[in-house]
Amino acid sequence: MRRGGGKRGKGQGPKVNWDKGVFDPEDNTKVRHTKLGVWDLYEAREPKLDYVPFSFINRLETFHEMKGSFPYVVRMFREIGSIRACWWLLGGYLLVSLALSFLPAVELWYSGQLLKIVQDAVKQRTVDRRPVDLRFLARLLGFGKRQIYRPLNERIRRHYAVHSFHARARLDVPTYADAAVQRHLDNSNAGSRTSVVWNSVVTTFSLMSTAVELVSQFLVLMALLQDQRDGPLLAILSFGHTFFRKKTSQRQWLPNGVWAATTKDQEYLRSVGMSRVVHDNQHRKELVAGGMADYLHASFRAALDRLGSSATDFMETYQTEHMANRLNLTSFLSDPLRELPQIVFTLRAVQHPSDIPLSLASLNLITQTTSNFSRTLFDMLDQTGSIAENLANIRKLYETYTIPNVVSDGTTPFPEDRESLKLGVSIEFKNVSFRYPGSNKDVLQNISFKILQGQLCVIVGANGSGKSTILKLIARLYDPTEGQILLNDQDIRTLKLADLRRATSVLFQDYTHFPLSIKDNIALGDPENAHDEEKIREAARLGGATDFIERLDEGFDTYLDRPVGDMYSSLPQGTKTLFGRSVEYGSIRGAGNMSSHSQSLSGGQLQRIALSRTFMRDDGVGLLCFDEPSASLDPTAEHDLFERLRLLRGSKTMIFSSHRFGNLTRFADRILYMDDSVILEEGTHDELIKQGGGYAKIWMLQAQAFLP
Ligand SMILES: Nc1ncnc2c1ncn2[C@@H]1O[C@H](COP(=O)(O)OP(=O)(O)OP(=O)(O)O)[C@@H](O)[C@H]1O
Repeated sequence: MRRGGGKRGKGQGPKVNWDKGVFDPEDNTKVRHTKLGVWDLYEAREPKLDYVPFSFINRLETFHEMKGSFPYVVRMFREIGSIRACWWLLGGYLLVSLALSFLPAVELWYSGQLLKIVQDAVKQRTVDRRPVDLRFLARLLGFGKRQIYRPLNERIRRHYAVHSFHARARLDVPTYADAAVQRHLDNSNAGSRTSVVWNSVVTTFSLMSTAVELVSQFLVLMALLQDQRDGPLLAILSFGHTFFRKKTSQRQWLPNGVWAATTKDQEYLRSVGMSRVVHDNQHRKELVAGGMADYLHASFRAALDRLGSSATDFMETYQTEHMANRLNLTSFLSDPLRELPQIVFTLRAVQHPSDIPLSLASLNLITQTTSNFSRTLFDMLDQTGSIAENLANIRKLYETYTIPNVVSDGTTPFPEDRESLKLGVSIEFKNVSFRYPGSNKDVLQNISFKILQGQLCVIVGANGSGKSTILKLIARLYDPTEGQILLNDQDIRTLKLADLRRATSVLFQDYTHFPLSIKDNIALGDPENAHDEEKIREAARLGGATDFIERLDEGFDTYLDRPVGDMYSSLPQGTKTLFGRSVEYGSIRGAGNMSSHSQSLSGGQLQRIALSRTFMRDDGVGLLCFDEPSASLDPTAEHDLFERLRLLRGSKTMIFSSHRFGNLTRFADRILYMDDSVILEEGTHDELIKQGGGYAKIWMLQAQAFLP
């Protein structure tokens, strides 16, 4: 849970407050532990402020946070102003909001006038004024506000969607994998229909309107109370009731302050895990093929029975517990307080019986307007919480633009002479050790080797020995914990990352397919030439993918995994509608050319697409790294692939990681035989066989399978 966040702040731009919310759950003096159902809640204590009421600290904290976010809000409004036509829309939206916020005070004033009419009518028995109806004006303003809302929201959302996309796309592997960065990104990202920025604009304006509403109502209320006997007393009593009601009905969604919650309840974890297995499409094959449904169903039911009512997520558990503890003094006081103004009124009526009609009207007006006023006041106080949160999200949004990447960029162009790439790239590992972030075990220990320009190197070894990790370090997804990697005799850390990535092409063992068309999947192998159809087709040919792609209905435009699913009504297939028509989706699907199945390819076909992506970047690449490139290929495809690759020898440096000995290792200039994080043997095939060590043993083991 504790993160070494302080080290990160080297990048430019505002420093991200990584340490906020971090505390040590084991430290009892600073942490309060509460058991809530299956959850353990840990809250940070604030020892120096124990004597201050908690809600007050909270408000102070809220205002402090708002102050810190203010520069970002200014930046936000400036940026919105730079979007086409947004200043006008924003100004219009503000004006309409403010005009609307004056209405309650105007209405209140008219109510006062009405009361005066009643008073005059009682005294003089004549009515000479008529109240004005403001509802039409309110509707008109509301309509205007809605008209501005849409174009303004759309423009802001589009603008910030592009910025957030870039902020995410530029992050490197260790930074993106960091849970704190993930949380930061999530907080700065609202749903697709609205944006954090829009929410903040709306809440800022609504806070301004509420303030205007409050001040104007307050002034009118003061003016009215002056004229009424017992007005201030009745107003205070009625305000008191609203205050208590508000206090008792307040809902707390989450704990205040700095907190963290975890569950170690095995039964609960298992039940959530089982739920995932059933919900997530990726487990469906195993679930069906393994006949797991009945077992999972029975286990899930048994787990829920054993867990009882405590098997809920944290939010629900917290709220249930919180509501159960709410039966306190204030809730008992609330009801008598409501009756208090009436009691006072009755006593006064007994004292001054001649004034009854007037006091009745006063009572009504005063209690109603006071409760209106107090509601607005409490709304505003509530809003400060939500606006602080919104403004904090704006800050997080802008901070995502400057989250420093763990792998820092170099400044030296690579290679200095682009022609030299035609002979490949030399690579040297000098005493390299490496451990993954957050891990405490070295997965590479003091590794040293050198591969010359244009050589073919194969790294072999058991599972988990560190082969893929070597390729990841060459691609600079991570930096070594110790030691140095040299490319063409230059420290890899000093090279410009963009140049390095342009000069290398890597196919990872756990390659993925993007939820894009096959064409885009291949094209992304060389973003600079992604529009070049000829190149894409040539890459597909080199990857051995052309034949099966052309047999697909939509060819290169086929989506392997459509990122946007078709939508259907909720009426179940095979049932009948209210009017007796049977629900059948076949014809609708046919009309819209919607398929009921997603396109599925074999493992080998998918690997060929991934290989094609690697071949996309042909010119200008001096280093090819392949992690188990033929694991899913049939023997002919594997043979063809290696034939093609062998032809590249001398013009590109190639590094393979493989379990399979034979096809490649026999032709390799250099074989690195690894076991348990270290290189045990190094040489050509013949040399290693002669040596009779681990490599030779495994070679014999594999060869025996083919001997009679
Ligand atoms: N992202 C990661 N975080 C932490 N540990 C990791 C990570 N990736 C790999 N490891 C660990 O590093 C060690 C080496 O993994 P690596 O993938 O380099 O092995 P490999 O030799 O390529 O294995 P295989 O033959 O199974 O592909 C393993 O013990 C693995 O558990």
